[in-house]
Amino acid sequence: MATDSWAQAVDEQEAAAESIGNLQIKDKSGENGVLAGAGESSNKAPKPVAEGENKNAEEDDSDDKAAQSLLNKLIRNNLVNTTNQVEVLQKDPNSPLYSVKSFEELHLKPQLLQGVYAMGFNRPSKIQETALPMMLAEPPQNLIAQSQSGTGKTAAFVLAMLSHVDPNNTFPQCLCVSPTYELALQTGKVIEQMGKYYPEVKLVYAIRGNKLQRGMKLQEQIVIGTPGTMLDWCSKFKFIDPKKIKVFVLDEADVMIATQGHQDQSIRIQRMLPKNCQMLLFSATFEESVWNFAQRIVPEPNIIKLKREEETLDTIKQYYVLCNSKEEKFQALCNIYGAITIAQAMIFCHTRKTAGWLAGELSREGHQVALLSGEMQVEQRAAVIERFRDGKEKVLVTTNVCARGIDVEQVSVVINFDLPVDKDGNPDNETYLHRIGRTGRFGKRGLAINMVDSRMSMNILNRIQEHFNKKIERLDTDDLDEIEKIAS
Ligand SMILES: Nc1ncnc2c1ncn2[C@@H]1O[C@H](COP(=O)(O)OP(=O)(O)OP(=O)(O)O)[C@@H](O)[C@H]1O
Repeated sequence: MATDSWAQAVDEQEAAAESIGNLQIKDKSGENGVLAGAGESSNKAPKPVAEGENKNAEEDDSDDKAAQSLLNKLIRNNLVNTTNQVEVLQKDPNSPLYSVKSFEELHLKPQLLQGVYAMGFNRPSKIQETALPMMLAEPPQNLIAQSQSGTGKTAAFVLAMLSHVDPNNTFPQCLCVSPTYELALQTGKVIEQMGKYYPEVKLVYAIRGNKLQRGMKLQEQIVIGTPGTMLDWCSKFKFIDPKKIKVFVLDEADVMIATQGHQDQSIRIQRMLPKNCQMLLFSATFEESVWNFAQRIVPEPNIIKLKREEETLDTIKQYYVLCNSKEEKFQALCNIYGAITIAQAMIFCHTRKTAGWLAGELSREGHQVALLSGEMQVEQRAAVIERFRDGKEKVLVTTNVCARGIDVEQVSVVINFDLPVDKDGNPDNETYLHRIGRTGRFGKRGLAINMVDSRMSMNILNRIQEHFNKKIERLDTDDLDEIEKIAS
């Protein structure tokens, strides 16, 4: 067997070289002052410039979180189903708890109900069932809500904002802060879609590249942006009168607090808002620091929590293939592709170099390949993910670092070209489960193929088997009949 060159701690090298620190698009021209209306195409949104000039390691980490969150949003094309029940803690435990099973029960404005149905939503998601009646109640209720990405939080608060604005008043009434421009833009797109039949409601992006004339007053009812610019627009430039704000949304609180300064800026915005302004905070995770921050932003909150759906290997067929080199691994991959029809696959490599090489070889074989690599800017990664999600490419080759935290539920075949190891070379069981596993009983059946090319990787595979107590069967990729069987 070949010696393990791949099992070096290349992850570290890649993480260090990550250019993801340049998360925000650096366009210093600043000339772009286009305002995007709710009914207009989002490509009219202004290009941002970096919010902080001197990025340090800590901020890189937060950018990484923001990038993960963005890529997850982009790769997903539907709701994450969950079997868990929501946990609710009401501000007033004696008041009745309403939950709805249909959007009709919410008595939405007809234009909004039309928008919701046009988005293909038939019924509220688990978190929306409880969160929506609370957010739409009169008088307005404050809310802290935590649930994993993809469970319908954004759609919920967008509906709340659109329901609360008065389109006859041409001044900002809802503020929504997001950790980065890209994330703000995603929320903006949801506002545009849901508000499609409500064109009187307008939206503007408070992000650094959007330069407005001094002294002007915004007419858009909804302002969405990053905390620094939002604060400037409320205080320094006075484009927004904070006293007229009815709804304040803080999205992705866990990502937000990872960036220095964002907490502070958000709190300063919150302090300028009237007492009766509805405060809403959303987060995918809820560690102590997020909770402390949430309590400072949201007084007298109702709290909704939805436990993350556990991932399982139960619905997954797992195999391993024995090889001697990366060339043999590639050949094995070609044999698999020759024998079974694979709609979409994600292939994980340990290093950027291997990923690049493999992507090249696969495309020479005629495959439509997408490559997600560490040196790409977040916007390039986003474009790759979107093309893959839309089926323009059938194979996505990526490295650990690049795809860390990305949910790949809809991909039916996952190939570990290199097994996941931590920086000490031990099996990374968590990453293995996250790459391969599926959630709950909704989880589709999946196929996972692990490439083993050394004694060390065999050892890692064995330890992964032991850890999950699930047998990984050997697959002989020279035997076409055998490969065909795995697809049945
Ligand atoms: N009630 C619903 N019915 C069907 N699909 C829905 C519903 N609510 C939201 N979705 C869709 O599910 C996906 C995830 O929703 P949403 O973005 O609101 O979740 P989220 O919890 O905010 O996750 P993230 O923070 O990653 O965006 C989106 O594609 C959205 O259009």
